[in-house]
Formats: sequence, structure tokens, C-alpha cells
Amino acid sequence: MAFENWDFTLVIVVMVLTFLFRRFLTTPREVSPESIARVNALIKQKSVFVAAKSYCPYCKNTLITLFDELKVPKEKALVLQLDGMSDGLELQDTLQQINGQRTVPQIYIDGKHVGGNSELQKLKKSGELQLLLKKALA
Ligand SMILES: N[C@@H](CCC(=O)N[C@@H](CS)C(=O)NCC(=O)O)C(=O)O
Repeated sequence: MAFENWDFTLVIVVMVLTFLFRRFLTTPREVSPESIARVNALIKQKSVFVAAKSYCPYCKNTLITLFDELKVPKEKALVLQLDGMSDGLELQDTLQQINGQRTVPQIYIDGKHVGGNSELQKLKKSGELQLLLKKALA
């Protein structure tokens, strides 16, 4: 019994150390200026830009908020599912280089970085998101 508890503790310790190592000691891959220019152009291509991953629940929530609740017209938005793209990792590295955020979703409205789903939901609650979208889609 006592051993089982130690096993569990060890697993937790390894998970925490792995997280800390990945979070603080690994640097993102170098990305080329061309890649930065390409991603900046993608961000500005439509009024709304979302970089997502198909299995990500935060991304699903963001897409529901934008398209189902706030009725953003699909043609006004560029949604990239990074996990379905051969250069998805490079795009994610480049986004991280541009705005410092690693996680998805990454949301831009009118070319401006909004953040992830939690920031989007906060903006929706305050009513700011609706105003931002109204301006961006006008
Ligand atoms: N607080 C973030 C959480 C987002 C998050 O944790 N996303 C996960 C996927 S569900 C992620 O990006 N993990 C790293 C990765 O996929 O590279 C938000 O609200 O957007």
C-alpha cells in the first residue's frame, strides 16, 4: 500500500518537473522573418483570425462564442486548425514569437491580439467584445 502512494507521488513530481522544464527552460524554435511576415499577413487577411486545434476544448468554446453566439459571418474570419496543417507547428512557433503566447486558441480581431479563450470570455462578459466585433465587421 505504502509503495502505491510513493508511486503516485513520484508520478506527480515527474509531471510537475516536466511542466516546469518545458515552461521555463526550453526556448521556442527560431522562426524566419519570412515566416513572421507570412503569419502577420494571415492575421490581417480577415476581420477575425483564430489559430486553433481540433481537439482543444478552449478552441471549441471560442468558435461557439464567435460564430454561434455572436454571429460572426464565417467569410469574415480565418480559422486555422493547426493540428491539421503540415506547417502547423511552425505557425504556432511563429505566433509565439510574435505575441509571446504559446497556447491555442490565439484570437485576433482587426489585426489586434485579443489573447486566448479566457480573455475572449472576459471581453464578452464586459460587452467589449461585442463592440470590438461591431467595429471590425462594419
Ligand atoms: N487559458 C487558455 C488555455 C488554452 C490551452 O491550455 N490550450 C491548450 C490546448 S487545449 C494548448 O494550447 N496546449 C499547448 C499546445 O497545444 O501546444 C485559454 O483560455 O485559451
